[in-house]
Amino acid sequence: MASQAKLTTEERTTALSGLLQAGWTEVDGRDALYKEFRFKNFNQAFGFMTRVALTAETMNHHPEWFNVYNKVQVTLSSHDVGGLSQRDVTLANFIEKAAATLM
Ligand SMILES: C[C@H](O)[C@H](O)[C@H]1CNC2=NC(N)=NC(=O)C2=N1
Repeated sequence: MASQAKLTTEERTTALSGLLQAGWTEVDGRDALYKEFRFKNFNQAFGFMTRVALTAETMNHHPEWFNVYNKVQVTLSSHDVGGLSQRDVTLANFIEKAAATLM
């Protein structure tokens, strides 16, 4: 299935341009995407994480993340292919929408 494969160079350029504009960065030394989100308080941050968690579970594609109070640091990578796949792009775009409703 195409969504399971690692992104090709051309696919990366297309898929990542919008996400890099939105503040996602490519992780040094690892094929992964990263972004830090700041919310008003823990309630907002956890609300965000809850929305993302429910979608991640339906996708069977889960973020690596770290939360302290209003801060949520998110790293996305497809462990099964050892790098970025379309699933990370899809999840990152959902995460952007989820964050936008709360910030
Ligand atoms: C068994 C299960 O399908 C796998 O472990 C899934 C779960 N969530 C996952 N999430 C991510 N980010 N990468 C994976 O390869 C992955 N694999």
